[in-house]
Amino acid sequence: KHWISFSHMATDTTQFPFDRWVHCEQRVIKHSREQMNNIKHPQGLYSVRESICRLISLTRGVKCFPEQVVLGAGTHFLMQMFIRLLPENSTFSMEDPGYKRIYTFLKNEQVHVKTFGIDEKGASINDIRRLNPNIVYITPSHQFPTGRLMPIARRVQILNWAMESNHRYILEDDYDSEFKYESDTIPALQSLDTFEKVIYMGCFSKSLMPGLRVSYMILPQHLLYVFRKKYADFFQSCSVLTQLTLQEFIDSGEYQKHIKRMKQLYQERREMLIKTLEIHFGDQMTIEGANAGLHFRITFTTGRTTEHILKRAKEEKIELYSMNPFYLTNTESNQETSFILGFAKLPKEHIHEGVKRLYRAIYG
Ligand SMILES: Cc1ncc(COP(=O)(O)O)c(/C=N/[C@@H](CCC(=O)O)COc2ccccc2)c1O
Repeated sequence: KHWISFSHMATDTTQFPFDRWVHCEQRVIKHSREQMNNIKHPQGLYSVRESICRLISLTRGVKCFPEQVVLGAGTHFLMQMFIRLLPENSTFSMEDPGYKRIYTFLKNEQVHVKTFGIDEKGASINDIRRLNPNIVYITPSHQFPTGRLMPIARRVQILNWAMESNHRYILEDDYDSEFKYESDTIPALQSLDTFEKVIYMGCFSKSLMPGLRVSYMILPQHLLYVFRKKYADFFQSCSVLTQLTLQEFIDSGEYQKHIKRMKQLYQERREMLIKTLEIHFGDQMTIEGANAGLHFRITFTTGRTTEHILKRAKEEKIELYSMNPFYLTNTESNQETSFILGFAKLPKEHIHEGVKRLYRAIYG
């Protein structure tokens, strides 16, 4: 019996256009060999930053110049650089449930991290006001891990909060924002920012592959000034070959072609998965956060514990993750049997079998 994956952590590499990627890489090796010595710009190659700028202004409405783009080999690297741009003992805050790896990372960096709750609109502005932090780290496009979309009104409320004081910033992590179903994408929160309050963070991990390790942040001008003073001698962490191949992949139109194709494919998988779940589980389940991204949250009505279900899932050979690890401080998690269902690595022909195994794991 083969494994079936509901993982939210991986992309379907069988669908990646490796032949197109290699073609781009060969062009880079043919035309830009000399660039392979060019590691001195701490923000990454200018031409690559120009292409990313064009792309995110087109796809996400992000307003920026290439000068503001900072590349990094993963969100952690960017976060590590960012926190050092701020005054000592600035207080950080983030969503709970939220992206635990960053929470742990910040703790290890001895950063004061507080957590705020999320309601159906995402980050709770009341909690943020109560905490009164310097930095608010949020995932408005597809809240991680619940998948909630932050409506414009709540975005404006958080922006207004940030504008009330000098030492307040919003870190907008636009992770998993490339795919939106049933309605148009909501532009990035950064596109509403008029007071240099938002640091926009993005990556190519879900749109291409996590293993490429290319992520970026867009710094407001006054923080860019601090960055350039502090990191003048820093070497860029992304490989030059990957940077230039990515640029070629974007400039040649291959990137947009890939996104268009994957959106169609993910849309079909998502619809089929939801329909199959409804047939098998009926009102024994509730789904949320399915309107965007490559995973959604599902909660089952069952007397069984999450641990028991995870053990049974392994026995049924389905890769399944629970919501519990993402509850950073509050203990609400244990009451609910909530899981993250990813469909990026779930081919259509596995959906029926996967849902049947899931049903057995819970009610069998
Ligand atoms: C909110 C958010 N922002 C950024 C990132 C990652 O950005 P990057 O480093 O620039 O790629 C993640 C990764 N979230 C992680 C899933 C959540 C979790 O279970 O921890 C992805 O983790 C993996 C992906 C592929 C293979 C192995 C792990 C994020 O959940």
